[in-house]
Amino acid sequence: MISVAIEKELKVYRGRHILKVNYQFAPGSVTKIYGPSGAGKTTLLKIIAGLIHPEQGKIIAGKETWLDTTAGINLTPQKRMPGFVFQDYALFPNMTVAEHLAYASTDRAWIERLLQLGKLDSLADHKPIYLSGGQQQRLAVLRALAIRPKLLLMDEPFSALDPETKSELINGLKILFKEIVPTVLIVSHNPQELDGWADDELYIA
Ligand SMILES: Nc1ncnc2c1ncn2[C@@H]1O[C@H](COP(=O)(O)OP(=O)(O)OP(=O)(O)O)[C@@H](O)[C@H]1O
Repeated sequence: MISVAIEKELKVYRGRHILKVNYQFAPGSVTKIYGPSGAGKTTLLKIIAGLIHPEQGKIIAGKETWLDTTAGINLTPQKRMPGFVFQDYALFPNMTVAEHLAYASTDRAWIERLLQLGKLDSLADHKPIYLSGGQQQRLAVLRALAIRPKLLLMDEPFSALDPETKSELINGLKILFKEIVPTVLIVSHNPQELDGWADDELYIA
């Protein structure tokens, strides 16, 4: 169970907006997170990962307290270690596809499976600049999976994919998730793409 109770003042143009979330994510569940642009969906994922610090809050993952502003507890992102798919991918320009995955895992068979899942096996020696937008996005997803994360935070992970590629990737992810059983949070502007997959949904206003 990942239990999140946070408050964060967002820096919005001409005003104040408080992001307030009180939610529990069941172990192994897939939750879609949706809501209007600027509501704070990306900020929420970054707060859970430990990349943004909220003014107030508590985050408990299983038996471990990741954040407790009252008790002064704030685990680093490295200690929380979620898989994170950034909205802008955040790939390393000087690393090839294979190097991105080798950086995260030494399990060659696992890396091979991921490359096949993302249809990037024939592009393993390419750097991001030689990949299409959709290929870059798939690499960002594969890199997040390489560590076999117990918590997977994905920010618009399918936005650059055509419908067929998207549905193939989602089918592959469903199989992989049965093995690694991560708790998954997916921010999506197209919530229908998660119909029949997401167990739960969280609206951020
Ligand atoms: N570290 C931060 N501290 C305070 N405010 C922030 C911080 N990072 C971003 N913001 C502000 O929070 C607001 C919400 O941004 P965020 O990217 O979380 O929204 P979003 O719901 O993901 O939007 P979109 O759907 O357009 O991607 C923005 O106005 C942004 O300027």
